[in-house]
Amino acid sequence: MSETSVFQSQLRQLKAKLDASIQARSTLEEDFNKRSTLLTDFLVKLSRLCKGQDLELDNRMAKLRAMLKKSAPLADVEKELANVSKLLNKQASKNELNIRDLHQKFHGAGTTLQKAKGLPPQSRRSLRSLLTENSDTKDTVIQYVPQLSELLSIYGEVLTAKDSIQVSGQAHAAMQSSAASLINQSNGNQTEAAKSAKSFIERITSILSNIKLSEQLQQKLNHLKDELGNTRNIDDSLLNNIVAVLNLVAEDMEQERKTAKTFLSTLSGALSKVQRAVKSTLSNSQGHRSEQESINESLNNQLGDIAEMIESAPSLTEAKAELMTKFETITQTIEQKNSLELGYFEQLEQQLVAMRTKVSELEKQSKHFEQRMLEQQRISLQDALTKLNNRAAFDEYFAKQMVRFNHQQFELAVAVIDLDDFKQINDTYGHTAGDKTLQVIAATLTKALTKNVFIARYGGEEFVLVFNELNEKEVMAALENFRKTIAKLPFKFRNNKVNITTSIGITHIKHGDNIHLAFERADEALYQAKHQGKNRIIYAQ
Ligand SMILES: Nc1nc2c(ncn2[C@@H]2O[C@H](COP(=O)(O)OP(=O)(O)OP(=O)(O)O)[C@@H](O)[C@H]2O)c(=O)[nH]1
Repeated sequence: MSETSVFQSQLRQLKAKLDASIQARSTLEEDFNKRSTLLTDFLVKLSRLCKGQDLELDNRMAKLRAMLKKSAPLADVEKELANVSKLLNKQASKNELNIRDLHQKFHGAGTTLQKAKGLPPQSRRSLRSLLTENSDTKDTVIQYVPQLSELLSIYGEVLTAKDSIQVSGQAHAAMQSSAASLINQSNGNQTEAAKSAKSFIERITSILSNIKLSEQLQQKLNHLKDELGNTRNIDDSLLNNIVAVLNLVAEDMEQERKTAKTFLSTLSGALSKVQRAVKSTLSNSQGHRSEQESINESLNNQLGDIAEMIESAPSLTEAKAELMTKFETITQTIEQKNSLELGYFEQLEQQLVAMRTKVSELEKQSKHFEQRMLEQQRISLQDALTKLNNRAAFDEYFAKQMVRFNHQQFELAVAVIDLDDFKQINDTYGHTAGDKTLQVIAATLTKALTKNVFIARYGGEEFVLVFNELNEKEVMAALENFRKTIAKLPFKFRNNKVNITTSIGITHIKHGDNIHLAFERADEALYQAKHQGKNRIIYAQ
């Protein structure tokens, strides 16, 4: 083999080494891309989870999703991540402000009440500690504010009622001297007081039926409900019971706060960390790329020089000496390049491992919050007492069916069910017996009506049903079966057998109907059922 062909073969080997180096680098990049899909998947999930918080946030998230889908350059993704993180932060502070505002309103109502005259000392103390303990509670108070405010206002009314009963009792005692009239008057006062006590207790228990606390606190709440059911007078124990309820709700809020913290700020913080990781990977790889490019360029130049030199060398001996030095330089450059690749690979590995840990942490967090949000959503559409769908769920479902009906007509019917003389059950056997009755009715509804029906508690002792794809004969047969089952159920309160019946109004939706008209027609049919003697079903054409 001539010396020239030896050099040329060495040159080919050098070129092959260079190609292998370049190939190794592109494998590295592929690996990086593969791993970064982990981040992509997570961000897609995250953006779906945060949907609905804020219009700009939604838009940015959609943009981020689109960018990730079409594998936009990491630098652009990083910029968008920074924007989303900023918006999440902003949204978190906005939520906090709203909640704080509601919380202040609740606090305001409580403080006013605290100043009311005639507040029993024990209640005043409990109220004070309730307000102090919860002065910085701001996470889930929003959920309970309507019930708390109503309870506070009932508290105020009970207080006034208690005052006026005492004042009129004292005034009459001063004016009347005969013992008989004193007794009469005092009996009259007692009847009045018992009547208003009953109405307060009814209002409070129906609020309590709509509060759902954690399991342990719910038991305490049920206990208080029973105690309230046995209360007959407007006195300190009634006031103390209301404060005890407020305390339970407050305790539940505190427990919630501990577990939930602020979802958005947590996510935003975590997202910023991911963003920083992406950013540093990016700047490292950019720095590395320019170093690599300059090495590649110098290698190419050196190889070009050799080719030129071989062609123009005056003698082989001279060329050989020069080639030896050049090969040495080239070998050093390639080694430098390889060690650079290795360093970069290790660094990238470390960053990817860190990023993977962060992303899986985030995934865990977002899964947890997703479950919480689903649970909240389920609770917000469920009636706490009967576990049936609540009125909000009915409104949503019926509206959807009406849209479907208007698009393409089908057999769609709405029914309203009302318990007969339910007040008597409450009045005779207490609110707890009433609550149990409602639960039994709900369970019977679910058992007796299974085909193409949506069942909800509309409120109080009223239930609503929406039937799909069932004609008049079919719905009447289903309802008749339910009505008879209830009428035959052996209810027993305080050892007394009690029969409970239901009145039902039903109608099919007609062309040109709207939600309001259809519901009114079913309600009017229910009214007729009551009017004609109860325990019957009226179908409105
Ligand atoms: N136990 C209990 N009672 C409730 C609840 N919601 C409403 N009520 C009571 O339901 C009763 C409804 O009474 P009315 O509207 O007079 O009706 P009714 O006695 O059934 O009479 P008719 O409808 O004419 O048959 C009231 O006593 C309410 O306090 C609840 O969640 N639990």
